[in-house]
Amino acid sequence: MPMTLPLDLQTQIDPDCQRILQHLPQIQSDLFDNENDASLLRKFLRRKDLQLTMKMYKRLCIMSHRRMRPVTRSSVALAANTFCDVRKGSEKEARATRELLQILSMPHVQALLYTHDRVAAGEFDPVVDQETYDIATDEKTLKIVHLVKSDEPLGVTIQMKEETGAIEIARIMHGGAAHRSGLIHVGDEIFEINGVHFRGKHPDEMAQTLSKISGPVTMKLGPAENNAAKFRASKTRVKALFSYNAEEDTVNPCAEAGLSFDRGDILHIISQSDALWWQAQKEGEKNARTGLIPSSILQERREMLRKANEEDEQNSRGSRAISPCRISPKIPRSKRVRKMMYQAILNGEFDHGEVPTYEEVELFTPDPNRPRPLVLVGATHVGRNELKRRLIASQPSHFTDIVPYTSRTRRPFEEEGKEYHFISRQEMESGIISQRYVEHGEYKGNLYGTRTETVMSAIQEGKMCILCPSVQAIKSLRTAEIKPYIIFIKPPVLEKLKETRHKQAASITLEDGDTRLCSNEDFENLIEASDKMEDRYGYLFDCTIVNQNLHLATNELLKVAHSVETDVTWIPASWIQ
Ligand SMILES: Nc1ncnc2c1ncn2[C@@H]1O[C@H](COP(=O)(O)OP(=O)(O)OP(=O)(O)O)[C@@H](O)[C@H]1O
Repeated sequence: MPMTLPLDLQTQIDPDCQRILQHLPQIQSDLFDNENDASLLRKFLRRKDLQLTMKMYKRLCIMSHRRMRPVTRSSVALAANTFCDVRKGSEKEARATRELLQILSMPHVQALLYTHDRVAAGEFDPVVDQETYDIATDEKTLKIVHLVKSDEPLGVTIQMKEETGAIEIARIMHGGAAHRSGLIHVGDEIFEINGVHFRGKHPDEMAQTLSKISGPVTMKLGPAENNAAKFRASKTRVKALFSYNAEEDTVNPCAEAGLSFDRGDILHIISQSDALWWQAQKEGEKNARTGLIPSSILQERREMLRKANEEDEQNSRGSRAISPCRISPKIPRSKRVRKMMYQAILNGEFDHGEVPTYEEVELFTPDPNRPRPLVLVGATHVGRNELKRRLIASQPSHFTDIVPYTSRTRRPFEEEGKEYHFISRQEMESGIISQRYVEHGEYKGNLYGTRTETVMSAIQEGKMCILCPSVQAIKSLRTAEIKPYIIFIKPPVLEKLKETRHKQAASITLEDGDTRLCSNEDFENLIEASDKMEDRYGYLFDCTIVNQNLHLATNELLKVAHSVETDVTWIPASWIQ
C-alpha cells in the first residue's frame, strides 16, 4: 500500500543533533583549533535540511524493520467485482456511478492494479526458464545472461568468424540494453538466444531474429577470451560536415543500429574501435541513443567512389573517350588536376583532404574584448555589401569594415582606402610571399587580398570586423588566430527574389562605375551560383541567412552577431589546442 511520510516543515532540532550541540562547548577545545570550525559545525547541526534528512532517515529505519504485508493480492478481481456490482445495482445515470465505472475501466488503472497484485505476490524478479540451464557438455565455459529490456533494441551487432563459423558479438552499442547489463562483451560467442540456436546459422538470419526480440532475453554465451578491455566512452565531439541517412545506407552492418544526422550536427564520438563504423550520439539530445556512423575513412572512400562513378557516367554519356592513362578509377580526375589557389589550413584530424567528413570541435567561451570576425559569403549580387553597410550603420562604433588591397588600377569613381587600398602588383606579390595576407586571389589578371594585420588590429581594438571575401578564401581565413564565424547569405526563391529586388530597384555596378538594373537573367544566374556554392562549401558555413526582406535579414544578422559574442559555441578543436 502506498505510504506517505509526513514531513513536518516546522522543524525542531533533532534530539541527536541537540545532544551534540549541548556537548560542543566541552569538546570544542579538544577537537578544534579555531572557533570558526566549531561555529561551522554549530550552524550545520541547526540547518533545516539536515533536520529533515535526520527525520527521514529515522522514519526509514523504523519502516525497514516493520514487516509490510499487502492488504490484498487480488485487487484486479476486486475491481472487476466492484465494476459488475456497481453497474448492476446502482442508478446508471448517476454522475458518481458513471465516473467510478469510467475510472475502473481505464487501462492504466487496470495496469496499476495488476502490477500491485504481482508485487504483492512477490513476483518482481524475472522468471528464468529452466530449459535455459540445459547445458551441452561440449561447451567448456558458458555464461547465461538474462536481461529484462523494454522495446529498445538489444544494442549489439554480430559477425560470423570465418574460421569456425561461430557467430559472435561484434559491437556493443554504448548505453544500450547489452551495454548497461555489463555482462556481454565483444567477442562473446552466441550459442543461443531465447531458445533459438545460433551455431551454423547465417548471420543475416540471426540479425533478423535479434531485431525481433522484445521483453525478457535469455542468452547462452561463450565468453570472449579477452574481455579485459572495458568499454570507456571517448570525450571527442565532432561537427558533421555531411548529412547521413542510416535508413538509406545499404552498407551499414546493422541498419537499425545506424544513426542519421544532418550536416552541422555535433556528434559525441563514443567509440572508434572499429576503423569503418564509429559509435556516436547526437550532442545535446536528451536520452541520446548511441548508433553507428561511417568513420571518416569510410566516408572518404565512399565519396571518392561516388564522384568517380559520377564522372564515369558523364564520360560514357558524352562523346569523350575515357583516357587510357587513367590508372585508378577510385581517384576522381578533378582531384589530380585541380590547382590549390590557397594555402591549406589544418582543420583538425577529422578533416581529411578534399572530402568533408567530420571536424573535431570543442566548446569555446567568447572573449568580449576580442570579438570573432563575421565573414559574409554568398553569390555575387545577393546583397552581402548592402547587409554589411546596414550592420555597420546600426552600430558604427562596434562593427567595422576591413578594406582589402588590390593591384588593380584605381577607377575614376573610386577613392583610395574606401573600396580598396591600391598598391602595385610587385608590392602585393612580396606581401603574399612574406605571408602578410590572410587571404588572397587573382581575378581578371589583378591580385586582391586582405592583410592579416588589418584584421588583427581591429580584433585587438575590440571591434567586430565584417568581411565579404570570395568563398574560396574562407578556408584560409579559418585560423586559430582569427576564429571567423562564417555566414552564408542565401537568396530567396526566384519569385521572391524578383519581387524584392524590383521593388528596391536593385542594381549592379559595372566596371566603368556605371550601374544597371538587375535583369531576370541575373536573378536566375544568382540562384544557380548560390546553390552550387552551398553544395560545394556548405560544410564550412556556421549559419545561413536568407536575404529576402532587407530589414528582417539585417535584424537576423544583428542577432547572430550578438550570439557569436555572448554564447558558448563549438569551434574547431585545432583553434583551441
Ligand atoms: N533583400 C534585398 N531586397 C532588395 N534589394 C536588395 C536586397 N539585398 C540587396 N539588394 C540590392 O541588390 C543589389 C546588389 O546588392 P549588393 O551590392 O549588396 O550585392 P553583393 O552581394 O555585395 O554583390 P557583389 O558580391 O557583386 O558585391 C543592390 O542594389 C542592393 O541594394
